[in-house]
Amino acid sequence: MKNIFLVGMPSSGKSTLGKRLARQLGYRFVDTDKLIVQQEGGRSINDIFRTDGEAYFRAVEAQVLHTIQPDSRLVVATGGGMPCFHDNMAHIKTVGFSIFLDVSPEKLLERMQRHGQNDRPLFNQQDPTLLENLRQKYTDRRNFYLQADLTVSGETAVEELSKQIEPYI
Ligand SMILES: Nc1ncnc2c1ncn2[C@@H]1O[C@H](COP(=O)(O)OP(=O)(O)O)[C@@H](O)[C@H]1O
Ligand SMILES: O=C(O)C1=C[C@@H](OP(=O)(O)O)[C@@H](O)[C@H](O)C1
Ligand SMILES: [Mg+2]
Repeated sequence: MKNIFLVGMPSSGKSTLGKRLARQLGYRFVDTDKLIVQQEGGRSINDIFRTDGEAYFRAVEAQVLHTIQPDSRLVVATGGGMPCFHDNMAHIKTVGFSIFLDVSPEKLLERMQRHGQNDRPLFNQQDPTLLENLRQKYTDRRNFYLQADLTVSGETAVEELSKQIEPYI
């Protein structure tokens, strides 16, 4: 019955694994970035950052998080920064079971370069200092992520993960 929240760095696999986990458990899947885009009338994450700045984005992000009701059988893929702003991590822990997908900055870089998504305003693939940026953010954010109820490697297969969390949900 409990909601499941996936937290971790951008490209750690929250959206990808989240969808698979939801299918495996028969839960619904939501991505908080998608909820933000909806709430903002279809404006992209890039557009929100460019036009209104990060503080505005973080305010909408917290607002969207607070619309999630406990015990809704949801798998929630959060945005990479969500746990580090406002009271978000504490709130996540009151409305669901949280899982930190831990992936090294080097692996995150490899995934970002391989998949070529350009929808992350704080992590530009063209930036020659992207690895440094990822390392810095990973260091800054890790203590928030580690507040999750469970930490697993970002390589964990969905079958294994669903077995691990069964006793908690
Ligand atoms: N376990 C994995 N192994 C290899 N690549 C992965 C894995 N999980 C996700 N990816 C790839 O990494 C990219 C980012 O994944 P995504 O799920 O969007 O991450 P997040 O939502 O955490 O930012 C995607 O292109 C996805 O295919
Ligand atoms: O790390 C971050 O601060 C962000 C991560 C993004 O989500 P993903 O982790 O799904 O890329 C998105 O919320 C926004 O670009 C900010
Ligand atoms: Mg995502």
